[in-house]
Amino acid sequence: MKKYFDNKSIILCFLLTLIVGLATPFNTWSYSQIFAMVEAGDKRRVVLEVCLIVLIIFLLTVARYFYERTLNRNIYLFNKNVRSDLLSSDFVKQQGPVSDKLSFVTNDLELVENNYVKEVFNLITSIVNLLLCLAMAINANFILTLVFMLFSVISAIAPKIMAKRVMESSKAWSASVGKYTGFMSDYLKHIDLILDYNAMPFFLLKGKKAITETAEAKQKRENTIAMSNLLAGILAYTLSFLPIGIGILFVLDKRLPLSSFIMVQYSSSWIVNSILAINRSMTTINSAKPLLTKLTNIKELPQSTLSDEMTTIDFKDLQLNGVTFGYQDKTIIQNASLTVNRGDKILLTGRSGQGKSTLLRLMANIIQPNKGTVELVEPNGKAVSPQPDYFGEVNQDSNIFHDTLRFNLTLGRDFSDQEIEHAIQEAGLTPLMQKIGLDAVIQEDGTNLSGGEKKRIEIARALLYNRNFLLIDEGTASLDPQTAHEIHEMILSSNLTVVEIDHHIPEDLQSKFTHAYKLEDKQLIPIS
Ligand SMILES: Nc1ncnc2c1ncn2[C@@H]1O[C@H](COP(=O)(O)OP(=O)(O)OP(=O)(O)O)[C@@H](O)[C@H]1O
Repeated sequence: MKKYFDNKSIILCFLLTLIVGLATPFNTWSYSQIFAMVEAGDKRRVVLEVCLIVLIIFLLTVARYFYERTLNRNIYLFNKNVRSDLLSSDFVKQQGPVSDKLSFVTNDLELVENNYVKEVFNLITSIVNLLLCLAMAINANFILTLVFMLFSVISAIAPKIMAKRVMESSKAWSASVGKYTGFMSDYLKHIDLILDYNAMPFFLLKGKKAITETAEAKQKRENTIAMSNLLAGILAYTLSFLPIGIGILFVLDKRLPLSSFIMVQYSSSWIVNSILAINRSMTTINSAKPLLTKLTNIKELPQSTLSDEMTTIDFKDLQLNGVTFGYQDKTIIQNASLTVNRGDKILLTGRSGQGKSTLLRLMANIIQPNKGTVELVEPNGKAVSPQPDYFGEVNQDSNIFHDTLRFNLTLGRDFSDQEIEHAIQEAGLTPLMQKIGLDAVIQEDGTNLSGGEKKRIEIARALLYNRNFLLIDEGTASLDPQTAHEIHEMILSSNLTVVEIDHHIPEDLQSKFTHAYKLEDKQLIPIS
């Protein structure tokens, strides 16, 4: 956590928290001074003391302003640093739904901000309040402090005892509501069947039972709340006058001045409030601990991933030699061998779930075979492991960014307009460029583009990045036959190397592929 803040701001915030923590004890003291001044009857003292109190309250108010500003700066540093770090951390590559990750960077980080960062400072303020109010009260009168504390504690814990019963009755009520809505859902959905079977009387019985139980549970819950309020009322309000009475007797017996009595009475409620606040802060801070652990376990991505070096490959062929692969214990592909020569157009077919996408992932070295090898052979005959960034990808779901057409092609890298226009022309995207221009903003997920335009953007991007080896996983499956045909014509007549999974290739196009394979029963079978 420390790395998200700067030491100076944290120390300053800590010191200001201590000062802000003085405000409540000071208020308590100044309130008791009202009575002390009246008792003393000294006008000069009144003037001096009131001026002093005004000045200190002013300074404390200003200190609170600076405290809030410093806290805001710390929150700013936390938000800026944690979110920037997450961008280049392994968090972005973690498995799991995007919605969970978005929830982490929005709701969860907000929780860390509120339930940890801010709460730590609240905790410090409460501790300062507690210690000073306790010291002042004990200094005024130890025994009376004990008496007040006793009554304050009783009035504070009474609602807690009842809270458990209120919670239980609420649970019982929501369980009965669940039963009732379950019944109603069945009843409404299947009313015709119930009538057809003349089963209405049984359902009425069942329904009335569920209704009565729900109504009773609700009544019980309301009664428990009323009882809790009664108890809290008796203890907090009715009994609260007992220690005041004892205090007044102390004053009348001249065992302590009126101002000291006021000091004890006023401080006591703050002592109890502070104890409760500390308790609350600790619970809140602990509730944020799992998120903190998650945050501290997130690691920076390796430097090689963060590099902006552009990979270009030159290769003779890609070879799969006796590749076997399985997820957990289940073998998906067995002893598959395949050579993809530079410029080849390979078609891969097979029923759903046979492992076609898995085979593409193996080719790109995103996953590794359990047996066998996947090698990319360079023109000089040297065999290397292929890397995912050697390939251009076109999948069923397009990767389109909510940014300009230019950004969607360059991804922020510097390419000349000439290079961009060349890629656009090759990918058959010229009509779109002429229609909207390079700097028109594409809407989220490309909702203002046709499916074909999105595919062509992906192909143009691959061409611009010189990814001359395309892996296409049902890239045109969602397009109308005419558009899919046009895109295939373009790809198949290019000098790109292509491995494509597709089920809907028309016969006239099939002959344009160099080779076709079928994945069936774990075997990769050539189709003649
Ligand atoms: N990450 C994974 N973990 C475990 N099993 C997986 C994983 N990915 C895929 N599978 C399983 O591997 C098998 C092959 O999946 P794959 O996606 O490669 O098939 P496919 O032939 O491309 O199917 P489709 O044509 O439906 O896209 C399926 O049974 C699938 O459930």
